[in-house]
Amino acid sequence: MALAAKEAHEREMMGEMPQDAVRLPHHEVRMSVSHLDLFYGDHQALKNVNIDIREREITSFIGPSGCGKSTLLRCLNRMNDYVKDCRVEGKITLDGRDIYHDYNVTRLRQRVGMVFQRPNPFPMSIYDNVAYGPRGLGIKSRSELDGIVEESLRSAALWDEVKDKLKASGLGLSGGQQQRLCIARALAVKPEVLLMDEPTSALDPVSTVQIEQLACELREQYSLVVVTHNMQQASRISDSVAFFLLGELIEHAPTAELFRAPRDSRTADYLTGRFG
Ligand SMILES: Nc1ncnc2c1ncn2[C@@H]1O[C@H](COP(=O)(O)OP(=O)(O)OP(=O)(O)O)[C@@H](O)[C@H]1O
Repeated sequence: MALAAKEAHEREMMGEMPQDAVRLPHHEVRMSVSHLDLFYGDHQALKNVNIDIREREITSFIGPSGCGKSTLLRCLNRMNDYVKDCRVEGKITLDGRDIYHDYNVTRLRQRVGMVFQRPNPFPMSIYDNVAYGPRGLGIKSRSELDGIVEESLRSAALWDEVKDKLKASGLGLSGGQQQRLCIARALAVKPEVLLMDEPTSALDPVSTVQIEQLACELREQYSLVVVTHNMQQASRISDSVAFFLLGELIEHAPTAELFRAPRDSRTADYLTGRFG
């Protein structure tokens, strides 16, 4: 983030400035979802969803439990391919190309990474966790891997805490550090989009703030899509927020607009705690 924007964002995070005062102009569309229907067997979990994900922005998905947020997130890198009896209709594009027809799934997941709710480091060293993806892509040179590991851990704001113990197990880190290790692991294959499914719900408040700050820094380079149940978090970190209900996208708007003046009464009801 440019310095002025970063300072403005920090002031906004501290409540000194309304969010719309620091919003940057809309960026290019990176992923586009059109007329998406998703069925688990007979149950329709997503209904005619249309949404654009823009580069270098954080898009948050909010809504009551079971409304389809994680299902849509998982569609964006075809995680639902593994789910038995799951059927997807409609179209999702990444840079204009159909993710189901124009990409093989490995290439897609290299470009669209995922961070899960519970930190899930592999049972191996910190170094090997981060080097895992690049090695899978065929990178063998030790010096190249060293560079990628350091750069990824720096980007995930973890390098200073682990640089002297890269051979130690990733499982020996704290929960917040493990989540940042998982972010470093995702960044190591140089994705363009990072999907985060409730990335702080298993973390303490200090680690939560660290991950939120990290997300805001990563926005400089990546498109982030974050599923969250935490309304304050959505308002603190997002450029735009999408509200879902019973599988439908009810409203997608710039963050300040959605929280201050939602267009749909169902969004307003949810935000004021009238249901969900
Ligand atoms: N693997 C699955 N098989 C069958 N049904 C599923 C599966 N995953 C999700 N569902 C159903 O699809 C609907 C949407 O679920 P999803 O997990 O996407 O909602 P969500 O909004 O992310 O919920 P939460 O906030 O509780 O995580 C729910 O009715 C859920 O029961």
